[in-house]
Amino acid sequence: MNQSSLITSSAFKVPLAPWVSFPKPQISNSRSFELHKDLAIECKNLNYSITTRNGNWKHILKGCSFRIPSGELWMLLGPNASGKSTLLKILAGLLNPTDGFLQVKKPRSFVFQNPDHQVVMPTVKDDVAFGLSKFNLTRDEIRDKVEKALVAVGMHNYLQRPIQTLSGGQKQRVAIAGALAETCKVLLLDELTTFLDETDQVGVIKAVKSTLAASGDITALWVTHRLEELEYADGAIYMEDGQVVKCGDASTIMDLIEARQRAYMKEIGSF
Ligand SMILES: Nc1ncnc2c1ncn2[C@@H]1O[C@H](COP(=O)(O)OP(=O)(O)OP(=O)(O)O)[C@@H](O)[C@H]1O
Repeated sequence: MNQSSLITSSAFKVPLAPWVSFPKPQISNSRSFELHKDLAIECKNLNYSITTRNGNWKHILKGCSFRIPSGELWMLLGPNASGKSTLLKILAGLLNPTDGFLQVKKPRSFVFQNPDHQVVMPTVKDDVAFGLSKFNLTRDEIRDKVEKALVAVGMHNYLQRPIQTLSGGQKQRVAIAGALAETCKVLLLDELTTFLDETDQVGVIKAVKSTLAASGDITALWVTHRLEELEYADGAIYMEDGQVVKCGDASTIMDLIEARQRAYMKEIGSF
């Protein structure tokens, strides 16, 4: 099937926070193109600009280009304000690029940094089933999808558990299960481990890794500040000041970031 003809899915359960509603870009000539079958995401010269309150342009993403192969876990790194979240929201379809070329396999799902913004139903099974209501499925079909999604993230023993009794990492896994239940092909994960302790952090990464390995064709892009998470990645993208500085295998990106850190320390030391 033509990738672009696949149905778009949205796993959002709550109105978007006001800060997500950026001003509409004034130019919109973003074009789509045929995505190669081995790729899940492809961007070419993607730009995103906004008009500020005083009427000036602010260029947030500047000519971003990269490709992410299907079935892999990629990480998106960069200093604060380098444009990672903006790029992720564009890939999720939450924001429109100002111009450039973009293709993302669908359905795609965005999982928020704070699971309390996404996991809102009273029990685990209700929460994972929430997004399925729009699909006209029977009760048995819904139960089957919910169980399979919870197995994928290692939460199948928690079906009846009240949400408020879960840890942060368990809630993150329930949020991911909700996306998987909707058979998403691309998972866009925004700093999932920020609020987690080390055990939950590793648990969530491993759940994503094993889900990808079992499915073969689900792809994940994971925004993180934590360098130690790179060891789980198949590839990574490093951004600075709205630009993709480098993309490639995780060790290449690790070397680049360490070189940046050494240069920074040297600069600080010279004061
Ligand atoms: N609606 C907006 N209005 C003005 N500036 C914005 C808006 N949205 C994003 N920006 C700016 O764009 C830049 C990139 O923001 P973004 O949140 O994408 O960065 P980030 O790399 O995800 O940062 P962090 O790591 O701190 O979360 C920042 O300078 C931010 O202030």
